[in-house]
Amino acid sequence: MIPNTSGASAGRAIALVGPMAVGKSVIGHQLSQQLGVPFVDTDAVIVEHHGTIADIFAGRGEHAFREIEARTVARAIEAANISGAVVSLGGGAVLDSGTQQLLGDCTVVYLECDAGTVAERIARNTGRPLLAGDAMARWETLFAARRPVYERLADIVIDVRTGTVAEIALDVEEGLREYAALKEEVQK
Ligand SMILES: Nc1ncnc2c1ncn2[C@@H]1O[C@H](COP(=O)(O)OP(=O)(O)OP(=O)(O)O)[C@@H](O)[C@H]1O
Ligand SMILES: O=C(O)C1=C[C@@H](O)[C@@H](O)[C@H](O)C1
Ligand SMILES: [Mg+2]
Repeated sequence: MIPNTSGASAGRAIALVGPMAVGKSVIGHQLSQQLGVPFVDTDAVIVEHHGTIADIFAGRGEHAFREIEARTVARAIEAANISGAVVSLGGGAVLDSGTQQLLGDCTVVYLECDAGTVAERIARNTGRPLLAGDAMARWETLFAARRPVYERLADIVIDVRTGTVAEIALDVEEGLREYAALKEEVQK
């Protein structure tokens, strides 16, 4: 592992996790640009190869989606552990036990928020089948169930309740730097 001044480590993926609409995709993209590393959004890869998420859920069901997702995430992490890429996961990807194991080899950044942060975003929800109906109630139920998993997997927790995408991406970069320095200290 070669720590560098950006806080990113060559040969270790940076994985962004957190609930739906927290900002994994937009912050991950911004962060990758700052760090000068590749960016992969696993939902986008799934859509590219299999069609929209809404269509996969409607036509093949959630179980089939989760299988596709686990395979896609595994490939993305494998490649990112060589390139040092930023990988933004789908909100529910962390539920898969194989994915949880693979995340052990990544630097996992949990983007932390509350319902207020995402309320407006999910009110104009498009294409998130698990939020069909009462989007806010669905989001809160899913978040309550998944929150302990996000917390357990996280190496770094970033509060995204306030701040622009650019500001938060800088916070993540600082978090990565601090985490890398701490790790180096422990390994001495
Ligand atoms: N800090 C922020 N300030 C303003 N808008 C934001 C912020 N973070 C995210 N957004 C907006 O919220 C919406 C959801 O963001 P994004 O798609 O990145 O979430 P996500 O965590 O990837 O969600 P999903 O799990 O559904 O993939 C987008 O329209 C994005 O531009
Ligand atoms: O939280 C979830 O389970 C999901 C989140 C999205 O990123 C997509 O992966 C899909 O809509 C499912
Ligand atoms: Mg996303």
